[in-house]
Amino acid sequence: MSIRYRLDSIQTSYDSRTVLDIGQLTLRAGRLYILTGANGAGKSTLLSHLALLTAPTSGEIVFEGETVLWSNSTLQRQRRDVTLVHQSPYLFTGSVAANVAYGLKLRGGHGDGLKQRVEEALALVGLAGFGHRRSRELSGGEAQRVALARALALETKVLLLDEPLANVDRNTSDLLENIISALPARGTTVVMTTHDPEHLERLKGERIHLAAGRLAAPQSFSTTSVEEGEIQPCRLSPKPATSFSIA
Ligand SMILES: Nc1ncnc2c1ncn2[C@@H]1O[C@H](COP(=O)(O)OP(=O)(O)OP(=O)(O)O)[C@@H](O)[C@H]1O
Repeated sequence: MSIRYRLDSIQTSYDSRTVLDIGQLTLRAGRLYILTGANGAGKSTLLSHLALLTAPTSGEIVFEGETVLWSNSTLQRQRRDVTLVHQSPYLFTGSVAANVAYGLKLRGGHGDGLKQRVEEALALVGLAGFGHRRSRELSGGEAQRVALARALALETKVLLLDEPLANVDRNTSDLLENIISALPARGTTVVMTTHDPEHLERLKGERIHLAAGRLAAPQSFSTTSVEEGEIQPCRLSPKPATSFSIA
């Protein structure tokens, strides 16, 4: 599998306090990575770097074989391959369908093809028929699913999910877990954060654990060994992948 990211000697500081300090980390295509760590461990900071939204204070990120230079001319192109879904995603005023269509339109989507892609993405997250609903009238869990549909519709090479399962009920969580688990088989690199040990057990993924900004061996899974460099797979129970297509 090809390499999506290489992080080399990444340090990030705020007011001279170092909050992220990663020697080397490689993330590959078609893998699901589960990012864990206590509050303040640096997970969101790392996601923001991987989304190419913020630059580390020092160090190098190579994305798809190309060093990230943090200059507008190349960043815009590189960012098109990455989608970040925040824990409290922002939905625009208007319909659910307009929200899901937003990024697709920016990328030139239009007409029946666009409409079909929006409907398929909504169906994927269990919200078929929700297209006409007003985004402001959605529950928190529904809004989260719409944000995920918006991201899935883009079919980017990388999907970064900040606590995607935090505000949803068990049925929805099962549904979203199935979707997330199936993405790597399509070549997508998924990095998701969670604080919930149950998600860790159910999802088939490789764990990245941060402690005070550094890669560390997770405390609750003694079988997992995380080294600088390549992340070692931890023993998580496999889950049958759901096949789906939004192409
Ligand atoms: N813009 C900022 N200015 C100053 N400090 C910041 C800023 N953003 C993050 N930090 C600090 O960096 C550290 C890492 O924060 P980060 O949000 O990455 O942690 P996290 O692991 O995502 O935490 P949580 O699980 O609570 O979301 C924290 O100590 C935080 O206070």
